[in-house]
Amino acid sequence: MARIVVVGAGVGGLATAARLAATGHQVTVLERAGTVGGKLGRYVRDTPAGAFHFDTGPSLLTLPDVFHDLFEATGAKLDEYLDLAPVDPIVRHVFPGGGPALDSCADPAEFAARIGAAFGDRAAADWQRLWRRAARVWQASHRDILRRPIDSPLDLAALAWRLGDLAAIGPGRTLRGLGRRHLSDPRLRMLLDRYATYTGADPRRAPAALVAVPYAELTFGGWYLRGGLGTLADALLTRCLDLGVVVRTDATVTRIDAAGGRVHGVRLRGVTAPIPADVVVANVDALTLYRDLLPSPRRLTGLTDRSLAGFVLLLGLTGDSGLAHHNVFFPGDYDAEFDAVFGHPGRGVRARPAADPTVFVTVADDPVVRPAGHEAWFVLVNAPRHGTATGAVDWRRPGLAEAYADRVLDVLAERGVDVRDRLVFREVRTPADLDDATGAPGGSIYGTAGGLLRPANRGPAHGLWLVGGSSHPGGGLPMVTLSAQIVADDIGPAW
Ligand SMILES: Cc1cc2nc3c(=O)[nH]c(=O)nc-3n(C[C@H](O)[C@H](O)[C@H](O)COP(=O)(O)OP(=O)(O)OC[C@H]3O[C@@H](n4cnc5c(N)ncnc54)[C@H](O)[C@@H]3O)c2cc1C
Repeated sequence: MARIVVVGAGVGGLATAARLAATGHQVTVLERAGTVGGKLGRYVRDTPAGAFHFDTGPSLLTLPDVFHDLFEATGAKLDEYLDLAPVDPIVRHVFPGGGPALDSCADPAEFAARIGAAFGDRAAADWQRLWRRAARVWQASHRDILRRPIDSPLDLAALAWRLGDLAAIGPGRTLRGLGRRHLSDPRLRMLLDRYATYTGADPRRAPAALVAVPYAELTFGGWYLRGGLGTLADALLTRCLDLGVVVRTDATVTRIDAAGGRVHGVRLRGVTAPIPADVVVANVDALTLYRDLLPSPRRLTGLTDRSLAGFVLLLGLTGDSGLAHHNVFFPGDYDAEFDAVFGHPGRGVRARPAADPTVFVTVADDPVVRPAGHEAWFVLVNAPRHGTATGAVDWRRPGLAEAYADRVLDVLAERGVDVRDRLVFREVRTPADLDDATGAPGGSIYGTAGGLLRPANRGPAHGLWLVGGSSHPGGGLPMVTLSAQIVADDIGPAW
C-alpha cells in the first residue's frame, strides 16, 4: 500500500483517486478550490420565479461505457449514482445561408439518410465513405492509443506497424485536409472541422486522426445526466469518500518535492510541514506542473502551444424557444473565426474575439434545472485564451466581456434566435474566469492544442504521474477518465 497524493479534484483526479483507493492504496486528494469537479463546474441563480441550475463546463457526455467501467472498477454500479439519458438529436447543426438544419444521431444509417434528405445523395455517399475510414481510425486509436501510456514519439513510432489504419488516412494530413478530400458539401466540411475544437485545436492544424472523435460521438451516442452533468462530480466524490479517500478542498499545492529524482511529498500554501507521499498524481494542467510545481522547471517548449478557450453565457430566459438540447449555429466564414481566436503569433497578428463566431447553445429539457415556464441556456463560443501574449486576449480589460456578450446575443439574433427580450438575467464567464476558478493557464480548456502526442502520464520523477485533459490521451470527460485508468493501471496495486 502506498501513500498517494492526488493534486487536483477534477474528473481525472477523482477518478484516479477512486481507482487507486479501490486497489488498497491510502489516497489523499488536495484541491485548491472550495469545491470539487474542476472544469465540470456549476452555477445556481435564485430568482423570484425559482432557481436556475447551470453546468458551466461540459454539456455533452460521450462514450458512456468509459464511465460504467470506472464505477465497476471501484466496486459500484454507475446507475446507482447517475441518471444517464440519451440525447437525440445529439446536435442540431444550423448552417449559414438559411438552408436546412442537420440533426446528428447515433445511428450511422439514419444519419446518412438525414444528410441525403438535407444536402442530397452525393453528400450522403461522401459521408458514408468517410465513415468507413473513420471506423478504422477509431478502432486503431481505441485499441492502441487511448488505453495505454504513450510516453514519447518513440512509443508512437513503435506502434506504427499496428497503426496501418491511422496511416491509411495519410500521416501528416490535417482534419481540414481529410474533409477537403472526402466531402464535397461545404456544410459537411464545417461539421467535420468543428470536431477539432473538441481538442481545442484549429482544424487546419489538427491531425486527421481526430476523425475518431465524431466517430465515437455518432456511434456510441451523446448523453445527458439528469440534474446536470455536474452530478458526475458529486458521484465521483461520493465514490471516493466511500472508498476512504481523504478529500481536502481549499488546499493549494505549491510544490512537489522530488529531490534525487523521486517524489517525497507535496507542500501546501500556508502550511509549513510537507505532506509525505510515495506517489503524487498531478491533475493540474501539465504547464502548471512543469512551470510552477517542480523544483526545476523544464520541458516548457512542447507545452506552450495552447488550446483555445471558451466564452460562456449563462442565460435565464422566459418561455420556450423550441431548440434542440444541443444546437450549433455556424458562421459564414469559419476560417475567419479560427484566424481571430488563435491569431498568427509568428506574423505578429494578435488574437481577438471573433466578430462572427460559431455559437453553441445547450438547452436541457430537464425540470430540475429551471423554473416552470423558463429555460436555462448554456451558450459557448470559441475564444482566445486570456493573457497578454500575441495569441491571447486580456479578458479583464474593462468593458470587453460585457460588450462581447452583447455581440454574441446579436449574432444569435442575426441567425434567427433573438432572446434579448426574454432575458431574466445573464451571467458571463470569460477565459480569465476559468483560469481563476480551475487554475487552467489562460483558461485554455484542453492544455496544449490538438496533436496526438500530448504530455506523457509518467512524470519526470520516479513516483510522479500526470492525469487529466492536458496529458495523454487528451481532454473531454471520457478522455480524462481513460487517462485515470491508464495512470491507475500503471501505478498498480503493488506499489
Ligand atoms: C466551457 C467548457 C465546455 C466543455 N464541454 C465539454 C463537453 O461538452 N464534453 C466533454 O466531455 N468535455 C467538455 N469540456 C472539457 C472537460 O470539462 C475537461 O476536459 C475535464 O473536465 C477536465 O478534467 P481534468 O481531470 O483535466 O481536471 P480539471 O477539471 O482541469 O481540474 C483540475 C483541478 O486541479 C485543481 N488545481 C489546479 N491547481 C492546483 C493546485 N496547485 N493545488 C491543488 N489543486 C489544484 C483545479 O482547481 C481543478 O479543480 C468542457 C470544458 C469547458 C471549460
